[in-house]
Amino acid sequence: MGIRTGAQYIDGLRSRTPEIWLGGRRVMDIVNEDNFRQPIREIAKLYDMQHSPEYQDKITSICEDTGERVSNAFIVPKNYEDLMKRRTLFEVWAEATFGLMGRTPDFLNTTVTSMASSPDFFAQYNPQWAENIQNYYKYIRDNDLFLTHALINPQNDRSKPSHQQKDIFTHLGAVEETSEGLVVRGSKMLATLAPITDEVIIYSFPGFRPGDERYALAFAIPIDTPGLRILCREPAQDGKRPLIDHPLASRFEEMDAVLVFNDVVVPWDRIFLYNNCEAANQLYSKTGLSQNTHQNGVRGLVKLKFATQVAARVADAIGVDGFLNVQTQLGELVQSVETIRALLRTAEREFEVNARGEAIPASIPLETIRGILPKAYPRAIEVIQTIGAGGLLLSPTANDYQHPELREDFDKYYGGREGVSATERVQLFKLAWDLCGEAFGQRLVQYERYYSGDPVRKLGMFYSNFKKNNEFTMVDDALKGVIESEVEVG
Ligand SMILES: Cc1cc2nc3c(=O)[nH]c(=O)nc-3n(C[C@H](O)[C@H](O)[C@H](O)COP(=O)(O)OP(=O)(O)OC[C@H]3O[C@@H](n4cnc5c(N)ncnc54)[C@H](O)[C@@H]3O)c2cc1C
Repeated sequence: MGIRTGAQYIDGLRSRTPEIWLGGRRVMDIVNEDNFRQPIREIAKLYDMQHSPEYQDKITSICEDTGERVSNAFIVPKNYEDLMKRRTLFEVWAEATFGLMGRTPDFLNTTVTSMASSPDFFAQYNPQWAENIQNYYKYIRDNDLFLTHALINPQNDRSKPSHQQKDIFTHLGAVEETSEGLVVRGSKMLATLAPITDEVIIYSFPGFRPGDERYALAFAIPIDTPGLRILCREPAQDGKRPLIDHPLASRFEEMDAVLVFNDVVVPWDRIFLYNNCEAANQLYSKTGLSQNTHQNGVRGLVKLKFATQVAARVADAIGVDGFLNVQTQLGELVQSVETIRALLRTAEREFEVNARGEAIPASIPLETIRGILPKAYPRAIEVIQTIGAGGLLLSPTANDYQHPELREDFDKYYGGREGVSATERVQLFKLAWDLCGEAFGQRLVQYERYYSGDPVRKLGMFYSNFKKNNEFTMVDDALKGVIESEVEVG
């Protein structure tokens, strides 16, 4: 089939009824559910962009295997030009959603592409796993599917490994092998956008200890597989609030969910890893799984740029951007954006071609972005809150604003600096409040902190790896000079 349209994506959603729970009831018609209608539209628009003359050549390519047009997320980059094709897709889709939707289809499609380009890793443990991941890659590429993923065990007792939790099937684990497949039971989180995806892929961060074998799993199944239950969090919006009152929250909410597997049968041809702690611990570092940090970096840059522009426009609208304290805050945000932009460019320019001939962006600058964003984005939000101050809380609803008895007051008292009308200021402040005050905006902050794991442990790991590959010899050189001159003087 190759690239889908938005309508084909929506038809896919309509064709099945996964077990989705929201607000105490089962959702039977996801496409017409208030909470999901608009986010589905936003994803559909991305699929439509693949067919638009303006974007098609930028974000899709002809597949060498099939001759069909596929998303650039499915390219296995061989050189800088290929990397740029993929980056353009990340950028175009991030700009279409202002970076506010992190788990658009490109994210996991790139991830699976990277996994499938490492068949040797899987084959050393089980040749069937290598074949399975490669077939799965072709399947999602040729059908242009949208995946969610759930890597994390439910947050019960983090001081104990999976096999020591209260119930051995609290964390998702293998129950038994049958002729149809592997039966799995337990829970995983935090499957963003799960209700409106086609498939779910399960794998894990490293950290498996002896005794955890049954939890060492990687597989993918359709989102409506029997026994798979999707428990949505409380929505940040009800899907009925007017666009004019909540220009961002009403459109871009990504629902998050806990997945419960009630004896789900995973067909053997969908198993990529099982019952092997060593393989599960190595999966991340040995399969280029972390390649999705490139998508994270590009999208994060767009989101930070957007928040920076919102802060600047708020400051300008109320005439405070001539004050030094406001300028230093805005300057700080611009410098954060420029830092991320430079790091991305470095990562792309300093790409390496690995033993399999795959071009991969340099990991240190990408990991550095991963370390900076969890601080830079919350800071941008804090700056919007600080500059917008009390005014952020006082925006009237569109109904208030348009009421004939009130309109004169709004026009008189809600305008901004000379040249900024009340309508312009109120609209801007509503948008800013969605980003920095609403539950929607707070989730976006939490996303930036945690979307790819715990930033604290990630930074620790980053330093350990850095130390392994760097000898800090400048210190020796400096001391050597001192010792040599001592000897000469002596
Ligand atoms: C909005 C949002 C969307 C997300 N989307 C997805 C998704 O689509 N798919 C997915 O799989 N995941 C997703 N994640 C989950 C993300 O991967 C996890 O939140 C992240 O890995 C952190 O895990 P946790 O939330 O369980 O925190 P925990 O691991 O429980 O950590 C809680 C606190 O304890 C500390 N801590 C815990 N254990 C240790 C330790 N061993 N050593 C030191 N400190 C420790 C942490 O630093 C942290 O402060 C999402 C998260 C958010 C917030």
